[in-house]
Amino acid sequence: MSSLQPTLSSNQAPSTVEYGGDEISAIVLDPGTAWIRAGFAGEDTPKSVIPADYGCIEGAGENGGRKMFIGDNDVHALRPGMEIRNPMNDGIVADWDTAPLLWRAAITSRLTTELSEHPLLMTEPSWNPSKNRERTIEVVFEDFDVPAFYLAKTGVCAGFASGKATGLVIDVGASNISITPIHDGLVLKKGCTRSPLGGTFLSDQIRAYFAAVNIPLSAHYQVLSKSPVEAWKPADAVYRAFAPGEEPTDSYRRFQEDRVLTEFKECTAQVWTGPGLLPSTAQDAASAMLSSPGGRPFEFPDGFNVVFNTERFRVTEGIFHPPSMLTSYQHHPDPNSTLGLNQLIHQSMKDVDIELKQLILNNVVITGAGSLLYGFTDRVNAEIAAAFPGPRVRVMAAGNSVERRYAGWLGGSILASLGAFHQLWISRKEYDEHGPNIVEKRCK
Ligand SMILES: Nc1ncnc2c1ncn2[C@@H]1O[C@H](COP(=O)(O)OP(=O)(O)OP(=O)(O)O)[C@@H](O)[C@H]1O
Repeated sequence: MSSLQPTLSSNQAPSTVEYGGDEISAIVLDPGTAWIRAGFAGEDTPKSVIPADYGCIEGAGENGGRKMFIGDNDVHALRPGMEIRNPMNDGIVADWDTAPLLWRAAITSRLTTELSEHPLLMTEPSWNPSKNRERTIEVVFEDFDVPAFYLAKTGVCAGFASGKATGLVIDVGASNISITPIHDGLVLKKGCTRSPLGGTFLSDQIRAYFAAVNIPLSAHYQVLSKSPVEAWKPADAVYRAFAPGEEPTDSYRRFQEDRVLTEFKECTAQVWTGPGLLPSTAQDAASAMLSSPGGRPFEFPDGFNVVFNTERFRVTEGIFHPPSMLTSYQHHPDPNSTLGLNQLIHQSMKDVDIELKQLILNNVVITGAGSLLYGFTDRVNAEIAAAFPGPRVRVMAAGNSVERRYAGWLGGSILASLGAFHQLWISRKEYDEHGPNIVEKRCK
């Protein structure tokens, strides 16, 4: 990969003493909005995956500070007064007091407590601003005391995970859908686009739909036992009762409901694969669907259950056609100014040099857990084929859901274990000499 060249020619490659040498495994950390993934370079899955959401009780910690609950077991445990928070906003760090604590926990819980012995490669979205990048390098050298560091673009890493140094990476995360054109291992910044139509948006759409048709959304912790009931009949369940002052917080309830919404996305929600847009009336959609398989059932934690027909397509259509989104809740994206997925691809390709366009369209890579929706890849294929007719458009999506969920991490793992990569590490000595701004010069 020709881009694996030191980009700051005045700097010598760090010596093996400075970055630990080839026998020390680097750590790869991919901090997302939903999940933080950490593992050793050269491995094919991250050993540690923890939620980016954490629990917090103000005043319950040492010296009256906050007490934090980090990791899958702790954040899901039922505790009165525990609020659920997340340090990310729009895919980048918003709360710098908390994000590094979560990163450290992701590493120390399953990998090693000796952060000072392992070089660290972290991923970042292409829109991460300079001040965040500099803050990141400060944290890792000054708080974590790592011997060497590199900040790699998530899109580039996801491309590498599919064996592509050139292509178009479509990443459906929790916060955003982002489009990143890459060429020879470098991001083509002009062509990067994104919309807030990721997994959180889809959860909000499903929640809004349930509210609109009076489907009661229960969470697992609320239900002590349940008996089977027929579709659309009220649940026959025993619900957990809470003594005054013992109730979970609203943010905990919502967090637990979101788990159920994710189950709905995994099992029931589906993307309309065309031809064309999902018909806007239920009747037209139903007749267009005659050629598609029938409905999909979904059972809520309390046993209430429904077979979803056209509605399972309706909730996802806003991703491709924002004017179709449900707007019956606060803080929804603007349906008229938000770019849908096909518009994002168009916009991105408009800004890519004409001679690279064909090469890039020949290597379209779909990644991110949000892309695991039924029908998603088929719809993207159809949209791209319609927008860019020609034989050389190729869309790739790993069939293995683990690869799709961890592509950013996996690409970082591949990158950091390449023989030539040691030239790219920023050593502590270089950081001490040049300060945090070195990240701008070295990590393009
Ligand atoms: N099978 C599935 N089908 C559809 N969506 C899914 C599925 N599994 C998980 N999701 C959704 O994917 C989202 C998380 O995706 P991912 O792990 O790629 O995000 P992230 O990298 O943590 O976030 P971001 O890229 O926004 O920083 C969540 O909203 C989750 O509900």
